[in-house]
Amino acid sequence: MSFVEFEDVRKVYRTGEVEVRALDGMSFSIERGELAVIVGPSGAGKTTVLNLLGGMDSCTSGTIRLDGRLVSAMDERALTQYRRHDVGFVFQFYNLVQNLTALENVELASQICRDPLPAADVLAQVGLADRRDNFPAQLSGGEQQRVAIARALAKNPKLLLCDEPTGALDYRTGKQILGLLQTTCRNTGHTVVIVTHNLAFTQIADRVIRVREGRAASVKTNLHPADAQTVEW
Ligand SMILES: Nc1ncnc2c1ncn2[C@@H]1O[C@H](COP(=O)(O)OP(=O)(O)OP(=O)(O)O)[C@@H](O)[C@H]1O
Repeated sequence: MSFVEFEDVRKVYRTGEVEVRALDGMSFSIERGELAVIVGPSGAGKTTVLNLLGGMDSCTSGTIRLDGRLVSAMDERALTQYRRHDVGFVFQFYNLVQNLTALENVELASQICRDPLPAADVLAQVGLADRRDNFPAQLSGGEQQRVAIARALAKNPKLLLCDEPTGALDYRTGKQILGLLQTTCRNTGHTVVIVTHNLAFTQIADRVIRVREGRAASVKTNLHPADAQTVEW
């Protein structure tokens, strides 16, 4: 059994008479400790996959497993626990609490979960030891995204889910954040999933899942992923 499994997952959104098949038989798997990139054009279903994997929404049919647990069978209560303890989220716009310092933002996340990592250590790990007492407004976009990554990692989640994590950053900073996600995956053994429309990111992935019209058009593994710093787009 793989660490992450999507089996024939369907997600249908109904708005009045209109039915949208966001996922139409999506199947793929991801192994523990891999950096997976989910890539595809706008409307292909990438965010829907992330929402289901993150327990933010439920599928219409099919099965979703994480580490042997059947996420697709969880009720609302179980999903709340799952989101709290098992998944860390990194979004395009960092979503930090503006009146808390970098350290306090990270501590906030670790306070709600079972087995958190020390907030100051995780901030140091993302290169922000000396900015821990700064507020988000005093940090650059790249630094704020580092805080957001630290906040997600401090929960010590089974899965780190990143939705266009470099989307709001300039080229050089985006590359640094991509590098941070890659080294985090390699050094800490966390399983990382990045959703993006940027095909260049596929070069750094252990596993590339190409999504088209609600299905996995292909799933390929990279035996020799490139270093994020060498990738250009
Ligand atoms: N809440 C919703 N209600 C109705 N339709 C939805 C909803 N969310 C997504 N969809 C539709 O499902 C399909 C897949 O959307 P999704 O957001 O997963 O695509 P995406 O690959 O993430 O696109 P993008 O790269 O533009 O973010 C699209 O046709 C979208 O319009």
